[in-house]
Amino acid sequence: MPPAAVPAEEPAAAEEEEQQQTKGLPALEGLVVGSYCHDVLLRGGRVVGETLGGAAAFVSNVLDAASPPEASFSVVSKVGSDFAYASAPAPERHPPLLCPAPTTSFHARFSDAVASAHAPDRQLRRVNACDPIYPDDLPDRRFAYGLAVGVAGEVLPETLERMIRLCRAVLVDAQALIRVFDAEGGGSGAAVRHIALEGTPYARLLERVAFLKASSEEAPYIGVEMARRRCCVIVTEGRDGCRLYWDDGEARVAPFTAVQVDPTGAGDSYLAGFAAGLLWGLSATDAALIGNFFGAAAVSQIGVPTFHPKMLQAVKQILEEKPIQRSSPCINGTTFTFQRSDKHDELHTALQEAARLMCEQQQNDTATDNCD
Ligand SMILES: Nc1ncnc2c1ncn2[C@@H]1O[C@H](COP(=O)(O)OP(=O)(O)OP(=O)(O)O)[C@@H](O)[C@H]1O
Ligand SMILES: O[C@H]1[C@H](O)[C@@H](O)[C@H](O)[C@@H](O)[C@H]1O
Repeated sequence: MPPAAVPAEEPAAAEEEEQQQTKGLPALEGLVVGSYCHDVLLRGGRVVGETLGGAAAFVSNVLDAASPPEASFSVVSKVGSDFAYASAPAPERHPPLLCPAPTTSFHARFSDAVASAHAPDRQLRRVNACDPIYPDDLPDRRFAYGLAVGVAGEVLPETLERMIRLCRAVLVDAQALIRVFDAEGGGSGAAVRHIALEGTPYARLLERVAFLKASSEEAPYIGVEMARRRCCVIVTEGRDGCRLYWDDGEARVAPFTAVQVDPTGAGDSYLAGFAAGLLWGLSATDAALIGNFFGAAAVSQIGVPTFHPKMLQAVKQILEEKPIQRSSPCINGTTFTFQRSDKHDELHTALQEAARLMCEQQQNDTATDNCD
């Protein structure tokens, strides 16, 4: 596998020049590209929730909560004048660009059947689509890492290519690349389908991507065996945790217990938790534990989750502890360590305790709601 995020097709001189330019960077600044959206949740034809959504919202929420203190990030996102959540914490801290088109919105129809970890638990329809994010919308400076996290095709191939040029390591959510939207049908929006990654203009960029994350539903469309030869592939498996595949190895990473109330945003929160783990200096397999932790946190609440300060304090304390980790140069260098560390199980056990605090918070919140 080529060193992550080194543009394989760039001439050496240009690469050197880019590395020179990155020297003056704030050490760990990230670039998040993908839009905020409106989510409407329906069950049995009834609206059961209307919330802020979009990967930008879920990702910012986790990066703000779990990144090391020296890390920062910018968000490039687009919404219309109808955007209903401008004063929610994520958009307020990381404001979107305003467009003439309406805010992207999705209707998610949940079935009452018990979903397996690998089968779709909801049918998504895109009701409105905001403008794509163009290469010129990105800031003209270098970043330590980038997250390409589109929900409705807004991360164009040329935008991803520019991200790769600007960022030392790019992490991509497959949903940004393989979603297509069938013709609008009578006001109910366009059905979301997947297409094979290999047939898209994104495929040629894979070698210059560090990590590609797909859900188990999306995995067949990216072709894990093909993709792992080009970059590290992560397949998330809902309540079963996740698997990592790199060119000559793979690992399964155990999940955390959660009481699922809304699966929306689990994948986004996972990817941001994973990135935060890398920022703390963990190997990819250890960082996947942080991904699983925040994926579990996301499903425990409707919409963008609020993290209990006690739970966050516990997670930060765990990540600050010296004996775990820090063998890899991670996002600050040009290569990644993939293997689990000898502290992996210890890290899982410690996080399990923090996950327990999360469940307790959920139970308390339910009790309070019931008293209202
Ligand atoms: N019910 C659950 N219990 C515990 N952890 C979960 C659960 N569901 C999801 N997770 C965590 O979140 C991660 C991402 O979930 P999932 O594989 O469902 O992603 P996804 O389908 O992309 O999610 P979405 O499209 O809803 O954002 C999983 O790898 C797991 O770590
Ligand atoms: O797959 C989902 C879906 O598109 C939701 O509408 C959105 O809120 C999430 O960010 C995304 O991950």
